[in-house]
Order: sequence, then C-alpha cells, then structure tokens
Amino acid sequence: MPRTPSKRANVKVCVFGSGTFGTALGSVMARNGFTVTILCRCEEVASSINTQHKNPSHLSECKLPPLLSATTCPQEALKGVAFIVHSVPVQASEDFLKPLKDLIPADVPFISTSKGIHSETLETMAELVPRVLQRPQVMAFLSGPTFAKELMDEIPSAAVVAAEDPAVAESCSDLFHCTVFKTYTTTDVIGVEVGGALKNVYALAAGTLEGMGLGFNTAAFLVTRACVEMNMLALAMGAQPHTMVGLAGIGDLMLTCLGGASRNKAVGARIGQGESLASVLQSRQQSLAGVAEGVATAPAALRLARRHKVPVPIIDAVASVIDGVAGPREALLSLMQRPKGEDFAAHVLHGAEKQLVRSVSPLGVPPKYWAFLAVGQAFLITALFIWFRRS
Ligand SMILES: NC(=O)C1=CN([C@@H]2O[C@H](COP(=O)(O)OP(=O)(O)OC[C@H]3O[C@@H](n4cnc5c(N)ncnc54)[C@H](O)[C@@H]3O)[C@@H](O)[C@H]2O)C=CC1
Ligand SMILES: O=C(CO)COP(=O)(O)O
Repeated sequence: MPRTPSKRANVKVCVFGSGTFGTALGSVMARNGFTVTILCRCEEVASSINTQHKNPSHLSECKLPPLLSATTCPQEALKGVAFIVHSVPVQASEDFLKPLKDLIPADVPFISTSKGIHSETLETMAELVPRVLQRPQVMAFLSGPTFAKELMDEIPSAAVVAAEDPAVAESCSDLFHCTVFKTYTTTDVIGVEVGGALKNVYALAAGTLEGMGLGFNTAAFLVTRACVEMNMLALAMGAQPHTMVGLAGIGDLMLTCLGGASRNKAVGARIGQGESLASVLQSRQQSLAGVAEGVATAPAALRLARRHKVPVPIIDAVASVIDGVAGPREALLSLMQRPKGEDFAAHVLHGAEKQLVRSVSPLGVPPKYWAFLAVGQAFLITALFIWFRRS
C-alpha cells in the first residue's frame, strides 16, 4: 500500500556507504519524502552533509535534499530504522558489516545495491550478508542501468528490485519509485545479482577495446556475445530465463559498456591504452574515483563458470588480462582465433522463451492458446461424460 507523503517522513531509512551510489540513492529516497540517514566513516563528510547539504567526497557539486542527513554513529543511524540500503563495494562489505552485526534487525529489509562477486568465497551479496550476520536476514536487491550522477540529476531512469518475497520487493521498490525513477519488481534474486555483477566484467572488456582504438563494430560484437555468455552462466546458476533480457541484464550491460560514465569501462580504457592495472588502480584510489567491481569479479566469475561448466571466453579473456597472464592484444587475439561456429545466440534466447512459456503453463502452451485449450478440455470432458453415461 503506497504511503502518503506525511506518513513517509516517519519511515526512517539508513544508507550504508556515503560513496557515489549511497549519496544518490539517499537523495532519491529523501526527495520521495522518506527520512534518510547515511552512515559515514568520516566525521568531516557527515558534518558537511548535515550543515552544507553537500557530500565533499562524492557528487560534491550536487545539493542534497533536506530530509537527508548523516552520522558516523552506527547506533544513531540504525535507531528505529525501517529499511537499510547497502551501497558499499562487495569486497569491502564483510569488514563493513561485521561490527554492525548486532545492531541490524533481522526483520528489517536490507536492500543490497552492490554489484559483484566476492573474490575468495565466490558469494553474491545474498549469500555474503547472512554469512557475515550469522543468521537469515530479510533482503532485497536493487539493480539496473543507473549511473548515480544521472539519478542525482533526475534523468528518467529505471531499475529492478528483487526479493524472494514479492511483498518485500514491493515495499522496497516504493522507497525509490517516482516520476523520474521507475522501479520494477521480481522474485529472481539470482538473475538480478548475477546480471549486475557480470556486466562490470564486460564493461572492463568494452573499455579495453575502446582504449585500444577499436571501433563500434567491435563494441557491438562484444556486447552481443557478452549477452549470450551472461545469459548462459546466469541460467546455469539458477536465474529465471527472462531476467537477462531485462533491466538488470541487457539494460545494465548496454549502459555500462556503451555509456560514458562507467568506472569499469574507464579502468578498461586505460589498460587498453597500455597502462598497468596496478598503476590504474593506485591513481584511481588516490583521486577517490570509485571502485571498479569488475576487477575483483572477473576471476571470481571465471571460477564460478568453471564450477558450473559454462564456457565463458570473454570473462576468461578479461580475467587473463587482470591476472597479468595476457596483454589486451593477446587476449583479443585469443577470442578472435576461437573456431568459427553457429550463431547460437538465437538458440539461447529461443531456449529461454520455451522455458518462460513452461514456467507459466505446465503444458508448455503459450498463453495466447489458453482459450483454445480450455474449449478443447471442456469438449473432451463432455465427450467422456456422455461416453461414460452410455456405457
Ligand atoms: N556509482 C554508481 O553509479 C553505481 C554503483 N553501484 C554499486 O554500488 C556499490 C558502491 O558503489 P559506489 O558508491 O559507486 O562506490 P564509491 O567508491 O563511490 O563508495 C564506496 C562507499 O563504501 C564505503 N566503504 C566502506 N568500506 C570501504 C572499503 N574498505 N573500501 C572502499 N569503500 C568502502 C566508502 O566509504 C564509500 O562510502 C558498488 O558495488 C557499485 O557497483 C551500482 C549502481 C550504480
Ligand atoms: O552499475 C553501474 C550503472 O548501472 C555503474 O557502473 P560502474 O560501476 O562501471 O560505474
């Protein structure tokens, strides 16, 4: 049930992470009328948000809404909280959450917005959070094509909120949904998480190709094949067949590989120009340029794909560049030298469509034929009934 604006102000949301995405999502929710507190690590950032309505470290040019405040005190941030929005990089989430373990209520929806796979445990956030908290946690996952700065600037955007319980997805979606940000819901937690994590790996590849000076043909080639590869791995991991053709799959893949503001693509571009990964990461850390989740996710995704026996040549190529096993040119050559084959993209999508139909009809009959099916069944039952009465 949608809340009225005055009731919304009584709903307190705590945002974990005062980085780019935490600041943007906090602003979206505060503009929507919710009372939002960002839990910061740095006193100076919290003080600036509270007094100047600006985050000096991230999106510093943007004025923040009045209902958005900040604190460095976890007890204060989590007191009376109705929702938690987590915008801390996946690799840093365990260290971030451990000290908060006893302050996070198990029944308060924890909305993860982090996109990646843990480099050692190969966990997504749906697995990492309950492990770190040492108990089950009500969770939801926000993902889709949403550059933080564009959300901040109220550029019309859309995303998906996934939760196992549709009612949780709906109530979490309500925090963000407004005339400039459309949120859709789904129960496909795995699909939404895997899509968000893998697109970062492909964005690294897209940036690398751009940095090498290659053209739009190559970019379109990459995105199309990435789409097939991502779909196969997601399906093997248990995703629903239609998720990868939605906002959290193709949508985010297109934005991050083709759009100009991706951090992952920016890292890839510098590698493509010949800079070493270590030097790129060091300079980005110094300038607070933000995390590129694809760097840690690529080798983890490769291990997951091997576990599920899914061939992932693009992820393999990216991981080999990250691990220093190959240079960008060698990695590209290895992809181009793969044996030519059938364009199986169509088969994958066709397979997905069949599964989708099966998932809504146990007889495998598309919905448009359900009326014929019903009439046929009625006819059969009547005929059986007459035959039974006569014999
Ligand atoms: N920026 C964007 O446009 C989008 C980001 N995301 C996802 O949101 C998550 C957070 O991303 P951003 O806010 O952009 O990152 P960021 O680098 O701008 O901010 C990270 C935040 O995490 C906090 N943090 C806590 N412990 C940390 C540690 N050990 N190392 C690094 N940071 C630590 C930082 O203080 C900071 O507040 C990532 O998983 C990213 O993929 C998702 C969609 C869009
Ligand atoms: O996830 C994002 C947009 O949906 C942001 O991508 P980057 O982390 O590559 O900037």
